[in-house]
Amino acid sequence: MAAITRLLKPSPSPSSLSSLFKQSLSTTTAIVSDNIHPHQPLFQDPKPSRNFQWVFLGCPGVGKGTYASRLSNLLGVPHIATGDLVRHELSSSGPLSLQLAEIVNQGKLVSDEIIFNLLSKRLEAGESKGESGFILDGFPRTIRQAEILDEVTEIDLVVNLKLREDVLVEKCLGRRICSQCGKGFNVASINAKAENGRPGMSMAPLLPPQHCASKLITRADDTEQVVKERLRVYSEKSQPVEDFYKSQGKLMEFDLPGGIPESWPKLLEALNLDDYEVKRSAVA
Ligand SMILES: Nc1ncnc2c1ncn2[C@@H]1O[C@H](COP(=O)(O)OP(=O)(O)O)[C@@H](O)[C@H]1O
Repeated sequence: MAAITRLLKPSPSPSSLSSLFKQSLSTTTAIVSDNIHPHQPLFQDPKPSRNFQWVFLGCPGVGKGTYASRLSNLLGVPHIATGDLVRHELSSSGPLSLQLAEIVNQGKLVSDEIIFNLLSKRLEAGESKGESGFILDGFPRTIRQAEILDEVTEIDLVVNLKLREDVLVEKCLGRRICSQCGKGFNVASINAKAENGRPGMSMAPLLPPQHCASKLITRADDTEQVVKERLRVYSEKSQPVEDFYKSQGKLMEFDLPGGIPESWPKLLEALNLDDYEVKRSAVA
């Protein structure tokens, strides 16, 4: 627990993360053409203090968005989900949208160049509104993305959420989004039996309020075939990212014990945040 508490402390940061991502983007292009890793640090201008810089890892459907968003409200840092940035771009009539639709609807990963572009734009917009710190969700998803993130800033803590694969598929198939307010819900009622030493698991559906109920849509990539492909891509490309952070001593593994009512208090406890509001007001 002491190690986690140490990781919770924000440490120095660069002045403008978005500009560093932009720099890294040109380096990424160089990596693609030269096939070399950039060893030069991209900044040397740390500030004395900054906000939390956390990463959420986990398979599709595990609930990264749900828990990252709750923690972002608690800690007062933005929740930045690269999947949301991709979907936003997809729904626009911008030049990228057709290209993105093809990749995303096959369950494949979008190129690093596109992701870094979207992320640096999002960070820039946030910085201009005075945002600092972040909880990243869905990024980094490849070792190269993790290495580049490491070059541009310091990550304090990486939370790796885990859930049985059969439950992950059911959860993805039950996911719904309100087309008006953008909130996520889940209509699946999960009752997975205990088997092979794994405990059984129940999760109640997360149903929408009445005003959202008639506006629910399903993500085009939440079909069984595409979810299975996304899980395969995750184990090939993203699981190595867990080892990357494990070797840095930053990875906190968290096995979700069930739905939100059981998992949220346990996650707060594991993060030593169960009485965060009380501790914060005591310091203030
Ligand atoms: N960091 C990333 N690198 C590459 N592609 C990404 C990244 N983040 C999101 N995407 C693309 O957006 C899709 C949806 O992402 P996300 O909402 O995070 O889904 P998931 O439920 O699979 O975690 C991914 O399948 C991928 O095509």
